[in-house]
Amino acid sequence: MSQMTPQEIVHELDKHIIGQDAAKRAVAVALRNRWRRAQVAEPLRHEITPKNILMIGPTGVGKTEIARRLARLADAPFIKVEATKFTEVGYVGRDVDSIIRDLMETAIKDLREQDMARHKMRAEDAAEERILDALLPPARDVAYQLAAETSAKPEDSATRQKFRKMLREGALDEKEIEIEVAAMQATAQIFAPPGMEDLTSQIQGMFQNMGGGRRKTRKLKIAEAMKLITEEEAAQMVNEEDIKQRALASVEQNGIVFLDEIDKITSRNEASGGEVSRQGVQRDLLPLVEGTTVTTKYGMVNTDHILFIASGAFHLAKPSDLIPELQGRFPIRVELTSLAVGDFEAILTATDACLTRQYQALLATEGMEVNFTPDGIRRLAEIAFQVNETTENIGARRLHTVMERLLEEVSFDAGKYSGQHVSVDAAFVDARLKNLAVREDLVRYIL
Ligand SMILES: Nc1ncnc2c1ncn2[C@@H]1O[C@H](COP(=O)(O)OP(=O)(O)OP(=O)(O)O)[C@@H](O)[C@H]1O
Repeated sequence: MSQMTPQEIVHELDKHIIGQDAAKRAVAVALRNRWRRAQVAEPLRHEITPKNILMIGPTGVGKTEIARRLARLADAPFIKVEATKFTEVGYVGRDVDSIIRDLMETAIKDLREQDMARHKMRAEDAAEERILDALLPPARDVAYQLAAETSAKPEDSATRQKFRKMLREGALDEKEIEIEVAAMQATAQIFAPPGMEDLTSQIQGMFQNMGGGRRKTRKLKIAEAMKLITEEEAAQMVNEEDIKQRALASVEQNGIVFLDEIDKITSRNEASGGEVSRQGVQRDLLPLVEGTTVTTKYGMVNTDHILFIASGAFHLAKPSDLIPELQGRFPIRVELTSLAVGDFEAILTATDACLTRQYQALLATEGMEVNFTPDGIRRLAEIAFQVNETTENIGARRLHTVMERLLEEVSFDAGKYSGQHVSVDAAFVDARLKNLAVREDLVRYIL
């Protein structure tokens, strides 16, 4: 569990998200409260439930990003769900418990990846041996076979050592070998009747188990085989039962569910017709947020301490249009502001993985040096802002489309610019975007 103080958490979030201080503070406190709760003795600890957060703000201003970064900081299982998905016709009756099941899947996947990464070196060694066995079948490698008969761990024969060296140097990468690998598992897609998703996951699990253990000989390039077998070996080294237990604990104690578009399931904009009632969805969500037990294929998950962060623009509806029980479960309200030109400038240049740095790194791989001058950044930010104002305000997402358009030509002809220096200043930006930005008809399609 993260032991970071709220100040430290905000400091970390500042590296990725510009502004939105209130939201950062709220999530930082929520995270710290988990640690605080863990220090409280039972039985009081049991009574302390998370204070869920409602983020209010227009699209593309950092709501999801804050929640996602927080989860990453805390190494917490995270899932983003659109609340409206449960009102769609195709989802009639789809139970909201699937949120927790999906969260569990994410936790399992993350832990498995972490464990496999930990075993990577050992797995690579094992893969190397298997490939060497395929190249030099022990039966034919007389020296190896003799050694194997006399000692527990046979010494390498000279040939085997030579091949190992070549393998490590990549000299054999392109050579093809035939090697036995686990047969691909066909994943059966089963469509369950409403409310029966749990059964589906059990049936799917059964199919997967039935397919387990089957092997198949495949012809592969050594480089590919090495990758595949390393993964296979690493997968065998992880302890699935241990992962399951850790994932259950992690979801229950650290899980974060981000419920987007919560404003769209208020009854204020209730539509009639085939849709599932919005209030109905709120009622379905309530037990999850209040604390219930959900059956997953890995075991029962108690949702008492999962942190819920709901978000919405609340242009038409207000938080008070939510059913009272749900309002009470989201006591912390924070507003996120829309982004101004200055924010766009900072988003373009001041975060750890800001867009300008990304493009610089990408184009540097082609031997091109790109630099962005302050007046160039300013123009870009102004144009993005202006386009948001004249068409649809999609927040910082606009920077992606504008930036892509700006560098489209340079990106395409990168080979031509190799070894050159490209300076993106105001004139460069104007030359490529100015005319576009004033033509409203074009803007809608291009920027
Ligand atoms: N304040 C910000 N600082 C840095 N980057 C931002 C900021 N706001 C948005 N972005 C970037 O814009 C993109 C969209 O942001 P995000 O997903 O957080 O939107 P959102 O507010 O959750 O909107 P929606 O409710 O539509 O999902 C992300 O790539 C994010 O990195």
